[in-house]
Amino acid sequence: MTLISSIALRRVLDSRGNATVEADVLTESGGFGRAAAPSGASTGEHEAIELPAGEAIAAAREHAVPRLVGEVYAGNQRAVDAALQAADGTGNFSEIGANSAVAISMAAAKAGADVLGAPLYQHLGGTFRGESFPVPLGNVVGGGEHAKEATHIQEFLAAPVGAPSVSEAVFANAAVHARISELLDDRGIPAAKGDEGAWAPPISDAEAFAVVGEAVDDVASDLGFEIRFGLDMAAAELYDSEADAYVYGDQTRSTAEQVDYVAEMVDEYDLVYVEDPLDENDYEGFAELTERVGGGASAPGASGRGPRADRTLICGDDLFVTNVDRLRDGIDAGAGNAILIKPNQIGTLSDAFDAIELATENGYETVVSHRSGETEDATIAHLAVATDAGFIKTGTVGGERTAKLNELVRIADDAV
Ligand SMILES: O=C(O)[C@@H](CO)OP(=O)(O)O
Ligand SMILES: [Mg+2]
Repeated sequence: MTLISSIALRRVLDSRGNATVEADVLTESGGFGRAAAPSGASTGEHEAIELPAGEAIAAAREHAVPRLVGEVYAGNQRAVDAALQAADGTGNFSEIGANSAVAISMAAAKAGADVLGAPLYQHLGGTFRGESFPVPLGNVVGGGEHAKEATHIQEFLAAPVGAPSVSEAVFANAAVHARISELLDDRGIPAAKGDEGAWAPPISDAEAFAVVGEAVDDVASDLGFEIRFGLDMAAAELYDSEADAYVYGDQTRSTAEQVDYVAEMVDEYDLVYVEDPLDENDYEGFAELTERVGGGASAPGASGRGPRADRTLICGDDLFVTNVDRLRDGIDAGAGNAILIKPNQIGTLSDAFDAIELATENGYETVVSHRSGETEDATIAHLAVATDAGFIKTGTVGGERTAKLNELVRIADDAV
């Protein structure tokens, strides 16, 4: 029933106005799925390879489409993704592009769900999913590679850990975003928005900590539930390998100082989450920081998933790149206690699932994530619910961000 009968690929716009790949997958029985690839700006050096959209489409038409159409069932995700891997043949999608691969992989999953008449999260996760929801991490202030002349730290992320429902959590993050605008206004600080819709004010990281801390406290007391915050430091972008130091404008920090700095910020602001606090190859630094503030949660079965007062999540994004081999190295080293999951970093949903499974088995929290360049595609909302992820990182405002947030609200409302 779900035999793939055609695949169409086209160039569409992403949120930065760049071209990305959109895939349509049709099955013999009329099942249809459409998905588009996102794109990063602060990409990890170990990610699967994104090709220019036109090249990725041409290569996928030549190598992947003939292996899928009339050959593979869209309902069999492993077979779809194995065909994509075989068509590419490089291990990192440098032949057909991870952007073509992930668009086809996600579109096939949607086509499979369509034939079954099931919501995507249920097709991916089974009938017992859909009861628990991830905490949305909302980017409210940011800079780094996502906005010039703003903070050195890439993302300050609101985390409504005490919200009674996903809908209230989503609205809490929007309220924090709005409150920050007022606080910046009060201080006479102008702020444009960065690539993900976060405020990108020309202020120091220290000021940003103060403003975000105040906004989170204000909104928490208005709404009556706990809201904390976290960071994506995207430290690979700050790290200068020649100097072996992290560069914050005029100030530099050695690795030891960087670990101290992050640990101090965790204590001072009660941070619930820190992503990429160290360079993307520094397993040791990650392990040291995890030991200091991570509550030893990476011991198998030790965690109890989700936020815990004595446990700050130390999350590997550029460190792990959704890759089971790199995650296995991290587990062995005690590096981090959480992994960011970005399907386009690895190229297929099956590979992303494998990373989630390995993480969960080893007490690592999973955080399903958007990219800074996005589309209206809402697959990651379903992926997070399907895999019972503790968190989802997908922005706060802006159509390509609310596409995912509103999909979570609909899933909770049984409206998908
Ligand atoms: O670093 C990140 O986590 C992401 C998303 O916020 O950014 P980019 O997509 O630019 O890699
Ligand atoms: Mg990141």
